[in-house]
Amino acid sequence: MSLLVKICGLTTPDTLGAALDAGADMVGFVFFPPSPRHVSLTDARALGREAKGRALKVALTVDADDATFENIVETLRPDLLQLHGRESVARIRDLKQRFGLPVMKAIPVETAADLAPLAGYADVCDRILFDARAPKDATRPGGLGATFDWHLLQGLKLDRPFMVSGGLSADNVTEAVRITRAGGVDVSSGVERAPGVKDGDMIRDFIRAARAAEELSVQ
Ligand SMILES: O=C(O)c1ccccc1N[C@@H]1O[C@H](COP(=O)(O)O)[C@@H](O)[C@H]1O
Repeated sequence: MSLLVKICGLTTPDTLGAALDAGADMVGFVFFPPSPRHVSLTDARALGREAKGRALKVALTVDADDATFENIVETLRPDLLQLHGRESVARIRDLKQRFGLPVMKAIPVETAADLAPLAGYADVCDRILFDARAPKDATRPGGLGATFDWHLLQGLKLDRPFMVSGGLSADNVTEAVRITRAGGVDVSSGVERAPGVKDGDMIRDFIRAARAAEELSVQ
């Protein structure tokens, strides 16, 4: 089966180019000011033009309001909204109606109990992203390079495509796909030299490793 590979938190033309040339299926742009990967609307417009038609453009937001979404949709023209906050099922239904875009909801995972809200989200979302739950005092709910226990997803029955993120790197992506059988993988910190500083070689290594794990995906 094919495996979707998403490189998230891209902020420069060079590293976006590295991800596109290496065959990323999705490229993610973070619209969350406390993040070291936050992009301005001006930069997002330029990066979005570069990515158009080569990979799906993903807009990552955290509990954003309607005005923020309107600006993002107008400038980036995203193919997918990644909701990484505490957005409710009702809020997601409203956003889908308002903007007509597919939605991927991030579900923070630490224990099996974190999977309880899944059914409600799966009903309304086009895709689910399982990410490591951030510590309570974290400055952001993701992009921290922390993994979770992938065995929690073993044998999961979900009638929606899902991806896995959280502390992935070229070294552990095969194991993550082998255990979870996810249909996609998403990385940010694992292809960076420092928080927010992407590295072209690490991006290429990650995509190569993910492609080699493709046959382990069952989605
Ligand atoms: O990247 C960020 O700064 C970020 C900020 C707020 C919410 C999510 C964020 N990143 C996403 O978190 C996961 C895991 O990232 P990592 O590989 O562990 O660094 C991924 O989807 C990032 O795009």
